[in-house]
Amino acid sequence: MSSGTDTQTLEFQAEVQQLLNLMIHSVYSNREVFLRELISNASDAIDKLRFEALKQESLFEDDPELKIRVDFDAEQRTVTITDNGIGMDRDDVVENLGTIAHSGTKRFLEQMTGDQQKDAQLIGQFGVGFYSAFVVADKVEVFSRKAGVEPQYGVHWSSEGKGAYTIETIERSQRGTAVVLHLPQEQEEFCDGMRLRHIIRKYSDHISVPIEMPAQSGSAPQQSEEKGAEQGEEEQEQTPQWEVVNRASALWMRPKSEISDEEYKELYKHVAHDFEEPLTWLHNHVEGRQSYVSLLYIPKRPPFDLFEQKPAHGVKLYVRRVFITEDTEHLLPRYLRFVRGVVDSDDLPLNISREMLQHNPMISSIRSASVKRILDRLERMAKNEPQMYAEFWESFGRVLKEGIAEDHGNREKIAKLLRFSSTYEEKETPDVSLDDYIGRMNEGQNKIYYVTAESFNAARNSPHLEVFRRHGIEVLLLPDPVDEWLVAHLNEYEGKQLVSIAKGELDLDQLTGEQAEQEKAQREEKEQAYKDLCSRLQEKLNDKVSEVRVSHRLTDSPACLVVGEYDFGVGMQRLLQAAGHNFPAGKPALEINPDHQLIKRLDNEAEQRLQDWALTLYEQSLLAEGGQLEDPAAYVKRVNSLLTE
Ligand SMILES: Nc1ncnc2c1ncn2[C@@H]1O[C@H](COP(=O)(O)OP(=O)(O)OP(=O)(O)O)[C@@H](O)[C@H]1O
Repeated sequence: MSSGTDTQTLEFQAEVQQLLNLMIHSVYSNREVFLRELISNASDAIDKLRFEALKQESLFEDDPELKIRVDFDAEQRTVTITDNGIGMDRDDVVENLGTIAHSGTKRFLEQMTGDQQKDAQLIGQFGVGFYSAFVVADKVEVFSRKAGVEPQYGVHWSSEGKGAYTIETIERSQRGTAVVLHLPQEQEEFCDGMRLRHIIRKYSDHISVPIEMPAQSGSAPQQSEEKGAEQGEEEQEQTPQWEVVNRASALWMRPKSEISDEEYKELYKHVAHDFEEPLTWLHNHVEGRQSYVSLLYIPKRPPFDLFEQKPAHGVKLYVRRVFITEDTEHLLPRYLRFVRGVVDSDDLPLNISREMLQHNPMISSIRSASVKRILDRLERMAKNEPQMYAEFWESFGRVLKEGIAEDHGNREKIAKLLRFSSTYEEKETPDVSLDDYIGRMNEGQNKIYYVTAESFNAARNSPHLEVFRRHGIEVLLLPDPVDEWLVAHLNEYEGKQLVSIAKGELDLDQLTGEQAEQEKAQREEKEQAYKDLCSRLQEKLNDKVSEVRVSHRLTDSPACLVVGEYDFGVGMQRLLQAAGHNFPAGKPALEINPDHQLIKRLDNEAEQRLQDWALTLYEQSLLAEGGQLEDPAAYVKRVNSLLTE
């Protein structure tokens, strides 16, 4: 077969080399998954061919029976996985087996610690597809021919996984791909029919195309890759000694009661390209105005590209068992982009193109029903399986929060699923729902209070919390950058307004009950007493603050900054500016604490020193908000001079 021309030796892309090193030296314990990965690729290749053949039937050539074959040769110590799918040409092979297009790969590799145990776990999480062949093989060969091209444009790829591979053009009559694994002696256990069958049943039973192996009863056909290619498909078709070893039907079409958890989990690993088990799944057979099946999985851990603009994987769309496309934008909204699985429609046209998905009413209705199912499932999980929900929230809470801005129709439902930290227990792990908060609200309280900050500690130590602590009012602590977006879009929940404690004037009178009248009188007195100081400070800070006023929020801090009720918080302003948005930022107000020693002293300060104190108070308050000073050196100098005078 190797009538090789244009033989080239090429180096792997640096990332592939790194991956291969990991594979070869990996302590990855579950070695048998190499077969699952290669069968998974073979099945994808068959799915692609079936889809392309909808438009161009000739791609089937004279070999329309799609199948995967797993063969072995104990003497030669080889295992061969053959498919008659879409195949690859020379460029495809270089592109697919020499480089990695995954956007998340770099990040994955950066996370490698050098600790073999930990790295093996990461590899498991990431999944390395084709390269897992090198977990068991010391040499891998790929023979392929793309569907529809002439036999003389076959391609042979070969590598020992050590930095380089060779590639040559060969004659190959058979369409599709064969991967030949050469096993070292210590891996010869895999050259065993029973063992291979067992692995296929364990991991690949759900694959919907037949997976064939040499029949156990008859003598195994000693049909090496080369022999197969020379003899052509016809003879292969007639070879009687092959038998199907998997169930070869689309798992999602079977009734739920007939599918074991193990089967669900293995299908997940195939469709999600994940080595780990899913957190949970939802399987629905829908009949009615349109019929379709959806099997949607919620993974355990976020994929490496969760925050990339274009995620690599999504939900697989099938029409009457024919794979159409892996969709990342139409079947589910962006805030559910972590969901994986299959939607198989009976009613969509087989020739539906990716472009047509956008405006298709059937797709929209599948989408809204799926969103509802997922949100309902999450709600049930939150209620009945709080441990599992906490795991979900840790992995995908940040993404789900985007839904508040993205999905008006489901805002209440999503809001119910949100989890925050709060001053109730001050746990950094967010586990307080808005319903929990409402359930604990003080008598007379009709607002949900929150504070946003750069970090959990900054939120928890915010000076704005002081008055709330004094009155025992719970405040939600929101340290995540997306929280600013979230609260900008979630004005109320269950009729209760969400209010930032760092914005606008506070009105807690209703809440503080009997003390209110008394406090109010005291406040007015203090406002009067500090009126003069306020206006003197304001004069000094005219270009920085809109107003200087007596605070009702503070007990321990001398001052704080308060933005207008409808302005972005200080943190959000910084985010927007960093993202290049120019917007007229309203000036904050500076509130001073009339009971603080520092403020009490200021009244008697001379003009120049008051100027320095005014600036220092302003800058301290900015720092306490996590802000940055325009001129830190001047601040340090000023503070030092105030300290030493
Ligand atoms: N049997 C095959 N037939 C045709 N193309 C294949 C085959 N095996 C691999 N490929 C091509 O090589 C690419 C890389 O495969 P690989 O298994 O490394 O990654 P993947 O399947 O894309 O993703 P993952 O690593 O998440 O499984 C595939 O996307 C596919 O284009």
